[in-house]
Amino acid sequence: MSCVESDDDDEPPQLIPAPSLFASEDMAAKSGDAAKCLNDEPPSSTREQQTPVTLLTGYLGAGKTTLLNYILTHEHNKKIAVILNEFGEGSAVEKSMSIGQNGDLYEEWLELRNGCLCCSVKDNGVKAIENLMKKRGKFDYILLETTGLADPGPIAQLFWVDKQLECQIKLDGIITVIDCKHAMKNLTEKKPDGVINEAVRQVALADLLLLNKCDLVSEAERTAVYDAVRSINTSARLITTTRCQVEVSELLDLRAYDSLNSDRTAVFAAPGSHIDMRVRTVTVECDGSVSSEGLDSFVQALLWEKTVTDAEGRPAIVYRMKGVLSVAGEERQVLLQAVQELYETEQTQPWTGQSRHCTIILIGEHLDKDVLQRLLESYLVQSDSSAEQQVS
Ligand SMILES: Nc1nc2c(ncn2[C@@H]2O[C@H](COP(=O)(O)OP(=O)(O)OP(=O)(O)O)[C@@H](O)[C@H]2O)c(=O)[nH]1
Ligand SMILES: [Zn+2]
Repeated sequence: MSCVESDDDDEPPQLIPAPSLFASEDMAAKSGDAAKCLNDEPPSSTREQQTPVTLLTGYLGAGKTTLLNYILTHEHNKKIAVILNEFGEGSAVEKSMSIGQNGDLYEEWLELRNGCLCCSVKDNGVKAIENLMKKRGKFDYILLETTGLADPGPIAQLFWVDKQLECQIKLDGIITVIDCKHAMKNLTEKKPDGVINEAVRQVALADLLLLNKCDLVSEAERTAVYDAVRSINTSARLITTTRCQVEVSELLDLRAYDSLNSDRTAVFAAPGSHIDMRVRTVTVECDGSVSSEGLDSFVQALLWEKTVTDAEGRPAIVYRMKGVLSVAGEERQVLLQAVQELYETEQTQPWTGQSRHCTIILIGEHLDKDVLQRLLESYLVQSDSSAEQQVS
């Protein structure tokens, strides 16, 4: 790996010690051990010290690089590091990594053997990020553009799984850029083996959807794309754009994995779309509290044991799950986050001034709302003394 860099007369970057809170128990849950923990709320400084990373995804030519350039050239008061995961004809092994600082770009070339970050992410991707982190003093945000054909799931998981990275980096969210001109074709393209295509996965995992290239389509076409996209993901925020022009504040610091309480994670009404996208969003809700063991069972049956099926007996496949739950005996709200089979729970703010309830949003295949609702309700605790402790 070579590094083209200007002279470095800055103070050497200060590496921040790994917060033990994240490095220990929490990781056991994420790495798939049959263990889970309810974390105490991390000190706010811990989260503040972590560099946010935003994944930019979207089908080939949707406008990811346009978005990247747009962000880099607009006012954001941030020093942004960029990882590009692009490859062109004949240079499939080259990846460029740039660090934008005061308008300067430093470049570093990474060799990814198979030219795809999501496939080689454990080896080279981690090295790339670690290398970036050595320059930590130089930036305070990371943007990662994935290839158009990448499934963002494994890449998002990287930022959860790697212990060394975990302490320094936090996943801020996934932005999916949609090419309105070609979206319907991309989203409905049938894969020979019947698997869900990448375009659908990218929409499913999005925290923010940019319906881009609106200048190229009629209103009717745009509405059709909107309906198709919303029939997959009703939980992501959605903005229509031309050349990805949108306030930078709408793009960065989404905190999609931090909290469910802002309007950014509201559930939007699903359109009465006539297209069956197979992948869809289901929300289950109930009043009261579930037991801690019940929450474990619910999540593990879904994600690991795959024992939850739809009416036709097909196992539910979860791409993304997030929720806020009331767990019996816990004073604080419990935030649940999952990407594919990895999940974590974390205690957030106390239940004050609102009645205890559980809300879980799931995006995936073969999700039967009634089955999931009944399953969640089966873990409700009948008389929860902690429910009475709520402050009104
Ligand atoms: N008309 C129009 N063109 C756009 C818009 N956004 C991007 N483009 C153009 O679309 C082309 C592809 O944009 P990129 O930003 O390179 O797309 P990408 O997603 O990074 O593409 P890959 O990395 O190759 O997958 C470029 O020529 C852009 O200038 C838009 O809103 N309207
Ligand atoms: Zn690009």
